[in-house]
Amino acid sequence: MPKIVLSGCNGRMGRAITDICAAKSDMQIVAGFDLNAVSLSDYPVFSHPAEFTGDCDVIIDFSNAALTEELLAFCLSRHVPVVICTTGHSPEQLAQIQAASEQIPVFRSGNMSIGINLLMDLLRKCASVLGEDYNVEIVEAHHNQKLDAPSGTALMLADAVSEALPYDAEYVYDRHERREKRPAHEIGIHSIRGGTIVGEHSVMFCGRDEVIEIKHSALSREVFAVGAVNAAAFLAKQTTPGLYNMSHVIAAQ
Ligand SMILES: NC(=O)C1=CN([C@@H]2O[C@H](COP(=O)(O)OP(=O)(O)OC[C@H]3O[C@@H](n4cnc5c(N)ncnc54)[C@H](OP(=O)(O)O)[C@@H]3O)[C@@H](O)[C@H]2O)C=CC1
Ligand SMILES: O=C(O)C1=N[C@H](C(=O)O)C[C@H](O)C1
Repeated sequence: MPKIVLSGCNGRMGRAITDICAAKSDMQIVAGFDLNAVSLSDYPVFSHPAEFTGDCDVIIDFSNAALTEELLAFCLSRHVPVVICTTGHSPEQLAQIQAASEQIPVFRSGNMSIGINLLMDLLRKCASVLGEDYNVEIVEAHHNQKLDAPSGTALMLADAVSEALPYDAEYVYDRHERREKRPAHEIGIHSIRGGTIVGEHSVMFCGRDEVIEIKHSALSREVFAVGAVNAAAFLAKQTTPGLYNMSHVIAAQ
């Protein structure tokens, strides 16, 4: 049974994962990391990874990008695989994740649902067929407590489209000061924040006289929590360092 350490354990996703693991007999959370080191469940909570000296097989991280460097240092020193679900990383933090994956198994995905990962294949297909003739715009909507924008998922979707386009796309997040026609080679990415929206992503391919819109709605956080627990079970078994994502987990199922 994999022993999990849950980073960001007292947050919205941390609590969703704690509930899922409590109902499973083949997963055990042995400790949590959180800014506020209060134990809300039956495992101890530490405010810094280095304070944890017990055994663990895998870490699941749903905290904040500010913890990434410290978390990776812990994972590297203990040689523990890590499932990074946190979003909002800087280019430097992404480089640290890449460097860590050369020494230990690291999983990273901005969205742990099967649906979004299936949708990425559809987007690659659309982009390769529609090419230059269709403008790509991405709209994401989330709850009013979300700290980062655009969402990690929106960036992941833009990357999937971009990989399949016949040109180098520029990501544009704000056009409010623009006084010019839309250049062809850009992907517009737009963020809505309000209420308790769990996560909505829509990708529009806008052509002459038609629009193709591919949309995903997450209806509860459980969909991300189940994906993260499956990814942790997968990663705990990996012995080869590397950067893994949902496509590897889906292929292994
Ligand atoms: N990949 C995916 O499928 C998904 C990714 N996410 C991402 O996961 C992250 C967490 O989301 P969510 O649970 O909604 O957020 P929350 O703010 O509810 O939870 C984050 C938790 O981590 C704690 N925390 C913040 N900074 C640190 C730190 N430096 N060290 C340790 N703990 C810290 C927070 O404490 P405090 O409240 O005191 O700040 C909080 O308890 C976000 O980046 C979000 O975008 C979310 C859903 C799905
Ligand atoms: O913060 C959230 O809530 C979510 N974050 C992820 C993201 O940034 O894409 C995934 C999901 O949409 C929920």
